[in-house]
Amino acid sequence: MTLAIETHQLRKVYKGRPVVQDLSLTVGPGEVFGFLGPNGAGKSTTVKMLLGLVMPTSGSVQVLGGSPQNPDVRRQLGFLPEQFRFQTWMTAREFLNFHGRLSGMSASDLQTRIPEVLEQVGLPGRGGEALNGYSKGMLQRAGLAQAILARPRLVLLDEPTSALDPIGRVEVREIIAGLKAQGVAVFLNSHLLSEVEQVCDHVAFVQKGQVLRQGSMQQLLGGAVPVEVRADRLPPELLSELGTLGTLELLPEQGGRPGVQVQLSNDALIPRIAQIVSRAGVQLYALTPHRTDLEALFLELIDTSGEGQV
Ligand SMILES: Nc1ncnc2c1ncn2[C@@H]1O[C@H](COP(=O)(O)OP(=O)(O)OP(=O)(O)O)[C@@H](O)[C@H]1O
Repeated sequence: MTLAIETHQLRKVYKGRPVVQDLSLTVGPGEVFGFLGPNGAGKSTTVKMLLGLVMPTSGSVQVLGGSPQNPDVRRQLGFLPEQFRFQTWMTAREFLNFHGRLSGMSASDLQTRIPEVLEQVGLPGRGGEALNGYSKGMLQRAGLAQAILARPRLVLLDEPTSALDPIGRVEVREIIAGLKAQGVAVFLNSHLLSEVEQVCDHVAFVQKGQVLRQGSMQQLLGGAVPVEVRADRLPPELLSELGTLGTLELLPEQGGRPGVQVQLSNDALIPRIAQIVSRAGVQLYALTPHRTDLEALFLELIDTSGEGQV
């Protein structure tokens, strides 16, 4: 299996100051990897090293099993920079044609591929319009079309949804899911943590060029979870049975409904709560896992790691 990305002890020093340090990452084919961190954490510098645009000071980087300097490797990469400079005098079709030719695609391939990607990013039939008439959200879609045009095996997206409305964001999530289903790996920089949470398999938190924590979504957010149960009544037999799953804490009534919080060691036990409640013959009104989300984890990590950002 060829990994999409493999870095080992990657380091970049600017003017004597390390901005990326000891970065070791692996991203498998078809994996969606979220790279998260505050401003100045070293995310763009890392992306530039992955693309072969910036030389590492030390350490190694391989993308799609080769060097990012290798033109054959580069041809298989898609990239949407955060601040893409569009050739706004071109129509979307001309713009995609231009970038497609730069990637080595043939004119006949582009003729079928361009309408296909315009459709995919939600711009069907808009290819004939000049980009200088596009809205910010449409430009971001056109940039995304450019990133996936040459059927890349690894796509690097820097804040791909920052200019999009909620519908556009859902569509981008669907595009990312579609890429993943085709075995394309996606490396995503984003500040929109709730989005990252919905789309990523694996996440790394970085600050001051260093990974603070990385893991699968299950490792980071799965596992122990407090679950709130609300029912019309909570008889003692029910409470004692729930108590076999984890420690209990009685909650104040809400709307006349008693509640209890069950501290589960493992979220795989959630269905057991439903079974126990149902067997007890009480009316269940809510069964709510209070999971940590990425945003809470992000704030916790950034807070506990020393001074603020760069
Ligand atoms: N060419 C350069 N020369 C000197 N310093 C640089 C250069 N490029 C980046 N830096 C510095 O490296 C640090 C990391 O910058 P980088 O752009 O990688 O951060 P980032 O995590 O992408 O930030 P943001 O979220 O704001 O885009 C910053 O302090 C930046 O000033």
